[in-house]
Amino acid sequence: MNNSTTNPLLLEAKNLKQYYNVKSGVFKRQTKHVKAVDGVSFTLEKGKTLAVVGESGCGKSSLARMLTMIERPTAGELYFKGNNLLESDPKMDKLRRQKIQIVFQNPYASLNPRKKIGTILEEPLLINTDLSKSDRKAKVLAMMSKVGLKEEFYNRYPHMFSGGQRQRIAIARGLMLDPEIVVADEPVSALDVSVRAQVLNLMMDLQEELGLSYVFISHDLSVVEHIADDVMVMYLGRCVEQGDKNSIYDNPQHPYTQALLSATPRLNPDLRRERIKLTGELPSPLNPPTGCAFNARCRLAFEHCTQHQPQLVDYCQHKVSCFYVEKQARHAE
Ligand SMILES: Nc1ncnc2c1ncn2[C@@H]1O[C@H](COP(=O)(O)OP(=O)(O)OP(=O)(O)O)[C@@H](O)[C@H]1O
Repeated sequence: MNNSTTNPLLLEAKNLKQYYNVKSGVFKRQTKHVKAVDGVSFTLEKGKTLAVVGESGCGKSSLARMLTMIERPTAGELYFKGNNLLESDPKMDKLRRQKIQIVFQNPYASLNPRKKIGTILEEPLLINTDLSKSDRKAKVLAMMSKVGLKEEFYNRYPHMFSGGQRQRIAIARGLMLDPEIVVADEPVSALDVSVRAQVLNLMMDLQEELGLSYVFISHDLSVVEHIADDVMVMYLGRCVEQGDKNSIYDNPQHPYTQALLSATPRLNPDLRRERIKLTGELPSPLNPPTGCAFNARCRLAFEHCTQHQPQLVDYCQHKVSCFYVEKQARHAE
């Protein structure tokens, strides 16, 4: 976490979309779109953390896969230091492969159980650099030490480690090519509560030491409060509220953000919020509601919300997409 506000811009996403084709109907003859991400824009500065939050199915992992080029966006623009990442150019391939890395939620699944830790960490160097064998080993050992893994672990297999240690290995692997951006997809969600803080602290230390920027994906708002500079709240593929973390946590505007935050435990009783119960399920993205996607679960929805889709507008020092908020703002004028 870095409090400076004048850091250079590293990543810029404009109107990113990810639509999946899904066969539906009795004979699977109909093709429908799942709008997993439907027009998301944001910027990420050097040394900062953007947290992407929302319920399961809101499109967080689809966004992560686009940012790391595991999947190409259906539409939209993506720039790294002003370079168009979606251009087919060998220079862009190198940038894509090296400068933006991903760390997955489940280190049990993402580490090959048949390979030793040393081999797992060496692999990105072997594929992407022409370092000698001894230089590769030196770099692996240096990275192991940075993430708090002992040298003697070099020849051990993933199953010999605890969940927290495995996530340290996954983080080390993500850092082997000296990336500038790490997209961390629920990096601590699979860990015991007692280990979570250690891994989060490690990530924050590495951020400071290496000047990393994070896109930190999480459904857990108490974790996000700890690590984020900026927050983007997603609902059914769209961003409903976005901006500075403190502004959103201190003064959430969207009824969805308010409900999520009201369910977040806080130690200080003065900071506890009145519980707003979120009823109903996230609608199916195959049959999204008309109008605002949140309208059926929203305690403040009125007729207009069922017919029109709100856009993000600046309000209370951050952006929010909600007709009720717009109406309140007009009345206050
Ligand atoms: N390859 C795919 N084909 C079809 N639909 C998909 C595909 N990947 C994701 N989806 C759908 O897109 C929507 C968003 O999924 P995504 O995994 O991005 O959400 P999420 O917020 O990361 O949820 P979770 O935390 O459960 O992973 C979901 O409805 C999901 O079923």
